[in-house]
Amino acid sequence: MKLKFTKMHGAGNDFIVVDAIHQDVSLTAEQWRKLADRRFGIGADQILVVERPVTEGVDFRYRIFNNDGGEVEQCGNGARAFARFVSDKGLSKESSIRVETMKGIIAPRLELDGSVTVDMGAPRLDPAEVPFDSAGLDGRIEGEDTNWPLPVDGKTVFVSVVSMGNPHAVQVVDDVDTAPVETMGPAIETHPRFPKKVNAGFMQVVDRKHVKLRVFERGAGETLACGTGACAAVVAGIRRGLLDSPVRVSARGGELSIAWGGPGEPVYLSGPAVTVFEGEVEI
Ligand SMILES: N[C@@H](CCC[C@H](N)C(=O)O)C(=O)O
Repeated sequence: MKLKFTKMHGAGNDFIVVDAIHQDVSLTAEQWRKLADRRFGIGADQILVVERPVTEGVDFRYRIFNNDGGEVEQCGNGARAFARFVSDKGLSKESSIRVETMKGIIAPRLELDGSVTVDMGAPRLDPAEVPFDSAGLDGRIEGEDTNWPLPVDGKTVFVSVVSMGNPHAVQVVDDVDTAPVETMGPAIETHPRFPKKVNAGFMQVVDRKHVKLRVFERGAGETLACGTGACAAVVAGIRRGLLDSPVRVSARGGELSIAWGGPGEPVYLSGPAVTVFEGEVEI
């Protein structure tokens, strides 16, 4: 069987995007993993699947698979690519759409300058909702946030925990370029306090309107940018009293902008969504 796909990226976080409305796409986790493999497949951080909606009043259903083959709840950079894809393919004529994910509805909007802004919904800040097991831990209060101590690689790091539909642990570092992302990232990702694993963010505050960010993503390793990671980092930075909305987020693959009005309010993620090439692959 042949599968039509489009290769896209958002600030260097790369995707295989598949239309499952006009072709049969029922693949196993192992088949997704092979497609995303950079040597034996097409290569991507995530695979994004465009489906008909299940819920009334929504335009599409958006499914996300990490490059390890596992299905996950949310992907922010992918949401921008998703909106560009459905517009370019003529699946939607609207500049704003409503899209259902495993964890709620998001609303991407195509901007006139070619970028995409996504209403990602409100962050969830209760550790149990991340999920994070805080039982018996003595958190350090910083502003409105609790920084949780995590023993990692023989030392204690303090993380903010935030759910953007998917789980994030964000720590503030002095210099993101020398931060131990490759070594500490996997240890945080699989830390037993996070029963569904976690995306590990390393944020350097440049000033109150600008951060540098690297994210070791759950199920994908370090990526050149992580949209939900940027949302979580800015939410954590605002709650810690370090940042003011809107905040520019410099990732290794490009620039994102995040705006947040405070607890209960949605987070807005803006940035690029680029098509690289189209293809057909035998599966
Ligand atoms: N790259 C994404 C996040 C993709 C999912 C993540 N790895 C997870 O497992 O939660 C983004 O741009 O948000």
